[in-house]
Amino acid sequence: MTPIDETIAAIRPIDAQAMAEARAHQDRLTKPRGSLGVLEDVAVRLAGIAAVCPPPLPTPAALAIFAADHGVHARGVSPWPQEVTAQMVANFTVGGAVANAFAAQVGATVTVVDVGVAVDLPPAPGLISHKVAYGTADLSRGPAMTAEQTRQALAAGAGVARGLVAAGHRCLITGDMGIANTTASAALICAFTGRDAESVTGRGTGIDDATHRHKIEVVRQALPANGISPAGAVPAGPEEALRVLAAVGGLEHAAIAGFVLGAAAERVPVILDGVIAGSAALAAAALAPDVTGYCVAGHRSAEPGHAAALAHLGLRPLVDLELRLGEGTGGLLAQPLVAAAARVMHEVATFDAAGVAEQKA
Ligand SMILES: Cc1cc2ncn([C@H]3O[C@H](COP(=O)(O)O)[C@@H](O)[C@H]3O)c2cc1C
Ligand SMILES: O=C(O)c1cccnc1
Repeated sequence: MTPIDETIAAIRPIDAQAMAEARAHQDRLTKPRGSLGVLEDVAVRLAGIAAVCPPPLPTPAALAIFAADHGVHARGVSPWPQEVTAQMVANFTVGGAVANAFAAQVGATVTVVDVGVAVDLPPAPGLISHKVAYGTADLSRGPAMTAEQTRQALAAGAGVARGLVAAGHRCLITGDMGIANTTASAALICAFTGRDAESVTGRGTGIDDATHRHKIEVVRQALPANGISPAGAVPAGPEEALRVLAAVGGLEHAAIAGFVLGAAAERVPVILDGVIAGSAALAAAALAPDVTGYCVAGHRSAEPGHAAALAHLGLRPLVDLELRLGEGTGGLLAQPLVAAAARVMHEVATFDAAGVAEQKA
């Protein structure tokens, strides 16, 4: 078995017994039933993830930012030069990015992983090299990656997840950096949800109307160029999922999919960031359907494809602040909410223990 197959084989469904216990415990706590809304569902799911009630607190938390470049950048789909990917990697390693500020705010560590930046990067603190290639090929003209590259990136992501858990982290957060990666994300979302290019392709870092129309066209071309039916047909089975991921994904998408699979294999929650993570999670779920139980949607980004991806996965985002940055920023902001949901299960008194009268029938 290849490393990624081993990770997939280790994934079990989240635990129904622990979730039933968690639901019953919620109802005994000194609050009206259901009054914590979605946070009660989060707490129940955390119990299912860890297969124990109450669930462990999701701390310490670790953000992993997967960085890579994209051949489709040459099609003029992003207003930013490709060099910004490598420059932002350097920025992450010296603590200068928004993700660093948010990570400091919530007490998360930051690991940066080069899975496919187009240039060689000098060693830096917190930077791991798992470089699979110097960027991808242009997904609008043929496969972005080979099957082998895709497997290597998946394995790199899974390895990072499993390493962070081995180092004691109890919550993983996805991050990305890759100029033009919202184009690959839109193509993945089209392929995995059957939605059309127009409805899922957004403005990424900020493009004008003409560039947006062009970007939609590029995404539309990507499917037939790779033998993927234009709309409505969703890939069936892991082999086809791998082929689609290789065809229209990016190296960071594959690594994030592997990271999500690795978290699930370790029974640790993984908080998804924005549209890049959402599209990668579609691939992960197509490879191993049980993985969605381990995913918490940190936020909903302003990219239209993100809502489509989350709806397909059946995940409800915790935060909606019109963020459109990536890097893990939206996932980081959600981490204290996930931690608060778990803490309730440990620290809030039951009606019996506190001597508080219960609701009359
Ligand atoms: C300075 C800067 C910092 C970023 N941090 C995340 N992204 C985000 O924007 C990029 C995707 O948008 P598009 O597809 O339009 O290129 C990705 O690198 C993503 O991580 C950034 C982009 C820029 C320019
Ligand atoms: O949804 C995201 O995470 C996002 C949106 C725009 C640009 N980069 C990332």
